[in-house]
Amino acid sequence: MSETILDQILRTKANELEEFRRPTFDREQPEIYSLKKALSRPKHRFGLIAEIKEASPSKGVFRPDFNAEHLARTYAASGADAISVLTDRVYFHGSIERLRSVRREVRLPILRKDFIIDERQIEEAYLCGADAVLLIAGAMDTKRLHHLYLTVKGFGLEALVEVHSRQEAEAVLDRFTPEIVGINNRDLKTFRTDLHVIERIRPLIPQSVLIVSESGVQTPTDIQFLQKSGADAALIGETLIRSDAPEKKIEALYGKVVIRDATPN
Ligand SMILES: O=P(O)(O)OC[C@@H](O)[C@@H](O)c1c[nH]c2ccccc12
Repeated sequence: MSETILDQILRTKANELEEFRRPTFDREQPEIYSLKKALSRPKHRFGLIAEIKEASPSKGVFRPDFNAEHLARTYAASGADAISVLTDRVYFHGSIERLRSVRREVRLPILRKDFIIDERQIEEAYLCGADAVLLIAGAMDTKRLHHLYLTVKGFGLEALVEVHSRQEAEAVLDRFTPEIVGINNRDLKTFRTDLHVIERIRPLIPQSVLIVSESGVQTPTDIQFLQKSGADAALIGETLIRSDAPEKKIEALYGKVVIRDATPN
């Protein structure tokens, strides 16, 4: 069988790790913002993880005037519950330094989005100020996945465990129950996106687990569909990044921020 893009990315990642250098600084921000808490009490009627992604292997560079820090501030001001920062350099034009600088801009949970295959990447995420780390079930066996999951927890961080198929979800749940599961609508082997994968996978996952639907979310109808299908949040990148006014796009997708605990007087 020919090599898929995921295989290729994982091979590049393993090579990069040969030259890994552990950060020499400590975590600047002692506080860890809980993604789980943020998503169980979303600012809108539905959760939003807004993504900072400069390019992707299937779409190339999204815009010439990309500015991660500006985007982070806009997302925070628009009621995003958390921010996802793509840190892979080769395929997504990101960096761990970018995550560190986004950390200085916002007081929201930050998810390190990368192809995590090694404990050292988890420590690096911690030191650079991440609150949560993406773990992709399709990138390794479940024994290794569970080990990395425990490593993430050991640093006091949370994990978003990503699955794309029923088989992956079953294999993960056979071994452990993650607190947050990401259902990726995009097949990392073919890049095809189908929002409906949630209908097949949701019934397998316990109700207590938070569900994030990832990739290809574009319209208010998509959001309604995902909410109806049992997701708690959407992780949205391209639709927001390509927009010239992400704050308006978020309002169009999510409506107004829900004000809670407003004491009438
Ligand atoms: O830009 P989109 O289609 O809204 O997708 C965001 C996010 O889900 C996607 O970037 C993603 C989901 N899982 C990943 C794993 C690795 C890299 C990237 C991803």
